[in-house]
Amino acid sequence: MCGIVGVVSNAPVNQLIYDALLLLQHRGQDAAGIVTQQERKFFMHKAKGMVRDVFRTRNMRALPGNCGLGQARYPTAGNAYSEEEAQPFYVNAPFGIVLVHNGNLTNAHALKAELFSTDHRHTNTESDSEVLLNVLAHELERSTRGVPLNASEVFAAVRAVHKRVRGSYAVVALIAGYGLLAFRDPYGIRPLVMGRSGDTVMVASESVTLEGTGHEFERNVQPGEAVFIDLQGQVHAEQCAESPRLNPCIFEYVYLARPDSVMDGISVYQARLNLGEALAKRLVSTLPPSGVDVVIPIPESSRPSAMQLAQLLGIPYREGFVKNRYVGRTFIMPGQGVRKKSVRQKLNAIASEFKDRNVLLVDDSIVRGTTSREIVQMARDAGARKVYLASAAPPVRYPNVYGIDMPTKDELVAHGRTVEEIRAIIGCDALIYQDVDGMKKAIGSLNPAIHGFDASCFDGVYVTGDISEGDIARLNERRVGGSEDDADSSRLALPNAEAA
Ligand SMILES: O=P(O)(O)OC[C@H]1O[C@H](OP(=O)(O)OP(=O)(O)O)[C@H](O)[C@@H]1O
Ligand SMILES: NC(=O)CC[C@H](N)C(=O)O
Ligand SMILES: [Mg+2]
Repeated sequence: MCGIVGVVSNAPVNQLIYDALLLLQHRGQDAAGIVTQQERKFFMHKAKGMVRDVFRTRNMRALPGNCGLGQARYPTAGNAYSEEEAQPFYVNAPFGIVLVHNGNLTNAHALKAELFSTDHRHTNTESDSEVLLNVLAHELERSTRGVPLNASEVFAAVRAVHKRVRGSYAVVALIAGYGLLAFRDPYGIRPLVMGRSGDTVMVASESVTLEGTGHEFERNVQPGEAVFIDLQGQVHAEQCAESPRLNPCIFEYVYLARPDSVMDGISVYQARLNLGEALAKRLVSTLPPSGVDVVIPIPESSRPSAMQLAQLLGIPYREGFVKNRYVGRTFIMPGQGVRKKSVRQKLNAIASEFKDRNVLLVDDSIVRGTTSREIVQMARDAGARKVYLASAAPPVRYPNVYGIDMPTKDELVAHGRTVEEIRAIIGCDALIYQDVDGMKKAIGSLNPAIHGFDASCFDGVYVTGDISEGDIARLNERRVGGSEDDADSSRLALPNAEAA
């Protein structure tokens, strides 16, 4: 996942895009970038680091114009440490296009070869987003051959993109001198919303971005739909996919999105409360509530689920871990070394909440097990008698190919293991997981219009069709630099400050 935003206004947009990116920071901490447009000229600044570190006053001053876009990146393809793969990406023909992308293409490898041999286009990075931009550019060139660019030519190009591209993609692109284009893949795997404030139209990954910048939420961009906002602020929209179907990523509700966002008609906060409720029901049959003295959440994302669970079971809810707010989200950091170190930097136990108690720790999900292992040990060190662990999501057993950085099954603590084996690795006294159906029901009941979810990392079913072992291996090859053994020591010392 990444956070993306695009704006068309009748006033300068640089500060607005910056503010929007701050509200999307939780979706990507590795790089950030903004492009604005004035008189057909693009102005771009992008670099590695958190939003507040990437943009200095002098960079902001150099971003004039009344329309633009931005991205906060969490890499899933290419090199996590390369500035060149930070977004937005730019091509000069046709027209001049810049693009930001949230998601992951599963056929980027084949498309890259095809772009070179058939379309005679060169891509210079391992990023799938650069591939996507070049496919869009090629199709826009075809649809406007001999005719002026209007919304219908833009939509024809998006229709062609949907036919060539596989995987997940929520996209915002700016066509120099014409307007802003936003579209979502035919399954709507990654989120995209739009809203308005006066003459300003904004599209963004999450509704919190609209709210936090004073825009009123209008609607979700539909799966397969393209929205073109011309420079006068006129909105054109068309369904560009042959058989669109809403299958949003369920992990957005479990962990990725902010709880104050509403996505595809579902409040993320309510989804997490419901997960806590479903987990409570499971717990009753496995762990007698009388044996638990206290429920403690593992901050940040598990809080609503833990709170709801504690209330339903009638067990006191206490904050046993304090989060250092200056350390970012650990799961979306590249490299296992930096993640592990960051858990200890990020969370510290309040010993009095653990001493001589049987504690039930609740997390939203257990992926590599990095957090749980450290946290269980910290609870024991703080004097807990028994340490139980419950996960509001089911075991993460399969790689994700749609924009969450868990591309190999070997890194997943639950892959190929029984719950008892996982428990032994994590080192807790009991481990209770949500089940897959329980999770789908808990979230799906909040919007019956949803046809189903992409829950592939839990159930191994890939909504875009067959994903072979070979595809997964190729996707992993494209992820240069984000792998387990590459966390260099400078990153360990300063996980968030290296770009400062
Ligand atoms: O099993 P793991 O590989 O450790 O991954 C799972 C953990 O990572 C996330 O926390 P994170 O620190 O990223 O963010 P949060 O503060 O939003 O909970 C998630 O909430 C789990 O706690
Ligand atoms: N997490 C994402 O959405 C990643 C976008 C894109 N695949 C990249 O690696 O930059
Ligand atoms: Mg967490």
